[in-house]
Amino acid sequence: MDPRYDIPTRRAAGVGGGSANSSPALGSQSRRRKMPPRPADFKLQIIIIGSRGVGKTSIMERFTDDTFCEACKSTVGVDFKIKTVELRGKKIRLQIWDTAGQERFNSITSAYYRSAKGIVLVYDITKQETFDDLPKWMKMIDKYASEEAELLLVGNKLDCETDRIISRQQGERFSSRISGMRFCEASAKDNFNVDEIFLKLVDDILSKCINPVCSDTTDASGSSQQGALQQRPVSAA
Ligand SMILES: Nc1nc2c(ncn2[C@@H]2O[C@H](COP(=O)(O)OP(=O)(O)OP(=O)(O)O)[C@@H](O)[C@H]2O)c(=O)[nH]1
Repeated sequence: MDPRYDIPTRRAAGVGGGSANSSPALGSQSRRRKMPPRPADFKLQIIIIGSRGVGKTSIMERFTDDTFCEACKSTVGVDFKIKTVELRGKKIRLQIWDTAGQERFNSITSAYYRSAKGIVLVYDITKQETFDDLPKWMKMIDKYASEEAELLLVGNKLDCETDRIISRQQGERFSSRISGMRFCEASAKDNFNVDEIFLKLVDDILSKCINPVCSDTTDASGSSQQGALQQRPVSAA
């Protein structure tokens, strides 16, 4: 994997039996103030869309919590999780919106498209109808999302290779017809390509946004933001 996509893992505290700070012999160290965590340099929103049951929640939860649920409940409306990653020496706070695949929630979920800087469109490689639905999802993107949003098409459930209906070439062909859309196959179950989905998308967003000025956007709750991708002064508390 490209080392730029490394996600820092939390170091185990006090490894080796008892931390130095707790030793009475190191009293001055025990009084040393802990540095507050460095604030995020950027905040950005990513939305996951696609038909019912393709694995949107599973992809999000694999990425944010490294968990997988064999029998998840269908998402009602929208859900979200936060994860902070480091890329290109920047700390980026990702807000990931997981949307319901059922059409009856479209009026709710469409409100979240506008503020997304990245859109992950998912289908299930074992279910033809989820691939056939892609043009319908593209219409939603065209109607509600920002034109600047980075797009990534994901064929999920790669672990079910024996039940595959949609070939990799079909996925590639679909994405190649849409300007700027990237493509990959993944498995939330096997944790294959899941980090890469988000890190590649964030890397593309950063390339686009660090140089040119990002336009101001308003988030789904209606509050105004100074660009969905905000750069905060590194020294800010
Ligand atoms: N084998 C396999 N099953 C998966 C994978 N990802 C998700 N699933 C299963 O597919 C089912 C649906 O997953 P969800 O993550 O709830 O799908 P969703 O797209 O969020 O569904 P909605 O909320 O209804 O739109 C669950 O039973 C998951 O365990 C995967 O990579 N491989």
